[in-house]
Order: sequence, then C-alpha cells, then structure tokens
Amino acid sequence: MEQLTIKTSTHDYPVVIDQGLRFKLKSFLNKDYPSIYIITDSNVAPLYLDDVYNALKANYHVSYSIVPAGEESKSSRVYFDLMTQLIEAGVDRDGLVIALGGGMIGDLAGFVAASYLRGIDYIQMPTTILAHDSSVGGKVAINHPLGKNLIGAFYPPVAVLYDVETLQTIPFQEIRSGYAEIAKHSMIHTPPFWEQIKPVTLDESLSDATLIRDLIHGINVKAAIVERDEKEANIRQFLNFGHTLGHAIESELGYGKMTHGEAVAIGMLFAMELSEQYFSVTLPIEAFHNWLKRNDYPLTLPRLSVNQLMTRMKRDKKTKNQTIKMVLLKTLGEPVIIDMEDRSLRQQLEAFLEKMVIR
Ligand SMILES: NC(=O)c1ccc[n+]([C@@H]2O[C@H](COP(=O)([O-])OP(=O)(O)OC[C@H]3O[C@@H](n4cnc5c(N)ncnc54)[C@H](O)[C@@H]3O)[C@@H](O)[C@H]2O)c1
Ligand SMILES: O=C(O)C(=O)C[C@@H](O)[C@H](O)[C@H](O)COP(=O)(O)O
Ligand SMILES: [Zn+2]
Repeated sequence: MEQLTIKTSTHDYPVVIDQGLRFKLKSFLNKDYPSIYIITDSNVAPLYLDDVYNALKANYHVSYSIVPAGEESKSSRVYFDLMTQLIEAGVDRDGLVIALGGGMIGDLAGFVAASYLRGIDYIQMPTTILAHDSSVGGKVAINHPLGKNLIGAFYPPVAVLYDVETLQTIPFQEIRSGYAEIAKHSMIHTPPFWEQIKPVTLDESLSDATLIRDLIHGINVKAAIVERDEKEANIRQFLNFGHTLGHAIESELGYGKMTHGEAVAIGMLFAMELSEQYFSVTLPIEAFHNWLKRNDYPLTLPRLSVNQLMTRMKRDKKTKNQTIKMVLLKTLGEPVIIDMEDRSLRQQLEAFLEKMVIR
C-alpha cells in the first residue's frame, strides 16, 4: 500500500493506492455518514458497483446513480438529473458522495458534491489510469458546449482511494489516454522522468510494476504542485501543459470523439514545437512523436477551422485580457507560462495542423 497526504486550505486528505481497496471501504470512512450516494457510469457499474455497495450496505444507507459512460455525461443535463436524484434520495448535509469511475465521473460527481446543498463530502475512487491525475487536486467541473470544464470549482475530496486492481479491466485506448497525462507529468517535473516513460510500450507487455511505478510518480508530481498552488494562481498552470490546444480540439470535435489524453498528447506536441521556436532550444519532439506513434495514439486530425480553435483557446481558463497563455518548456522539466501573440500563434497552429492532416 502507498499512501500520501495532500494538504489543502480547508483540510488534509489521504491518497491511498492499493489492490482491492473497494472491499475495505469502511475502514477509510472517518465519519458516521447517515447516507452515502455512489455515482458511477454504465461501464464501471457492472464491474465494481456491487463490490462498493456490498462493502458499505451493512453499516450505511447506500444509494446510487449510474450515468451513461462517456465524456458527453459531463454535462449540465446529467448534472441536474443527479441533483434531482440526490434530493429525492433525501441526502442531507452530512451525506457522502462516492465518485466511482474515471475522470469523467470524478469531475461530474465532484461538482455535484461541491454544489449540492452548497457542498457535501465526497470520496474519489478512481478506476482509470488517467484518474491518477483527475482524482487528486480538487478540480471538479462539467463541460459547456463552448468549452471544457467551464463550469466548476476547486473542491478537494475527503479521500482518494485508488484501487489499482480495477485498472485490469480498462480498454487499451484508455491506457493510452491515461499515459498521456503521465507523460505530461514526466516532462513538467524537475527532474524530468521522460526517459523512464520513453521505453514504455502500452500493450500486453506493460507490467503491473511499471504501471504502478509510473502512476505513483505522476501522483507525486501532481500532489506536490497542487499543495503549493491549490487554486491555480501560478505553478498549477504547468499541469495544463498540452491542454490549451488539447481542450480546444476535444470541444471542437465534439466531446467524446477523441479521449482527453489523446487530445492532450497532440496539444503537448504543439506546445513542444512552439517551445523550440520560442526559446531556440531542442526538445525530444521526435522521441515523443515516435513514442506516440509506437503506442497507436491518433496523430492525424480531420481538417479543423483554425479560427474556431483560436476562439476556443481564448476561452481557456488561463486566458486573461484576451491573451492566450500557453505552457511551454524552456527545457525538459522547466515549464513556463507564456502570453502568446494571436498572429504568430495562429500561423504556427496552421502549420502544425497542416502536418497533422497529412501525416
Ligand atoms: N479534475 C482534474 O484535475 C482532471 C485531470 C485530468 C482529466 N480530467 C478529466 O477527466 C476526464 C477523462 O477521464 P478518463 O480518461 O478517466 O475518462 P472516463 O472517466 O470517461 O473513462 C474512460 C472510459 O473507461 C471506462 N472505464 C472507467 N474505468 C474503467 C474500468 N476500471 N474498467 C473498464 N472500463 C472503465 C469508462 O466507462 C469510459 O468509457 C475528462 O473529462 C477530463 O477533462 C480532469
Ligand atoms: O489539475 C490541474 O490543474 C490540471 O490542469 C490537470 C489537467 O490534466 C486536467 O485536465 C484539468 O481538468 C484541466 O483543468 P482546466 O482548468 O484547464 O479545465
Ligand atoms: Zn488533463
């Protein structure tokens, strides 16, 4: 078992990483909750809902909702339906929400918990690799058709219980998606650990030991950053490496058409190219590109409108005074936030997308 504690402005919470945690939930509940409400999705429910429900039902009043799997459920409609279900179930201010699933569920259920009755406790139970990132740090949100995560809060959970046994059932595309955020952590951290990720192949040969090593490394990077800058006043923006374009691609294509990690991977490639030009440095772009290719990441895009992408990037939460900010790398492990000038960003984006279309 691995455990760390995250300090926030309101409380500290544990991140526990172990096999089979879903069977031992009771021992991690530090309050006598009158009701527990599990929120999960239609892929995770048949696999793990019973285990979680059965681990609690003898001691607590437990209810649940199952939302359709997929990014489209991180929506105002599903959010509102969940609110209705919690009200009808009579969950009060002493209730607990359990977010059982990947980052979609963590963000959605976390935002439900943050806003229901002005905020009740919630536990993150991540079940994807990507959720090593989303379950830590307290960013919760739903999407708006105009942009990703535009409606949300900083609202830390009371615990993150990462039962890594659940990762055995995730499909390959989701292994890829999650490893993109691990690669992100490997490149923004000092010292960088990209050299550790570079040889990893995301197929049957990926061992549990490698996966757990990389997950723990990623979680430690994330934890260290969010502890120092919980509300993203400064260095937390580094965690947005690859996201300025990645989020624009996700929303422009339509939520769920490309996974979050796949879109962020493309965004990282673009940010690396911009970094090389901006700082006249050499980054391991070719090695990263080869890694993405070897692991079957999508490296082509349909022809997208550069105007639309620019408009979407302007709606990014880092934007101030209409100036798009990008996380660039001065060198591997040394991220910086740069105000981008529209004209040159547009030109570089056009050139980048042209390569993505024909590659
Ligand atoms: N809050 C944050 O800090 C943060 C960080 C990174 C990403 N995110 C958000 O996270 C979301 C992406 O998360 P995700 O990649 O986990 O997507 P997801 O939650 O949609 O899960 C991906 C797919 O895997 C399925 N699944 C989940 N766990 C499974 C399991 N154990 N076995 C089999 N199938 C399983 C899901 O049903 C879904 O189909 C995006 O909305 C992104 O914006 C948030
Ligand atoms: O925790 C953060 O901060 C991050 O930026 C982590 C990202 O991987 C994640 O996708 C996050 O949801 C993006 O945040 P946003 O503020 O750009 O919506
Ligand atoms: Zn992300």
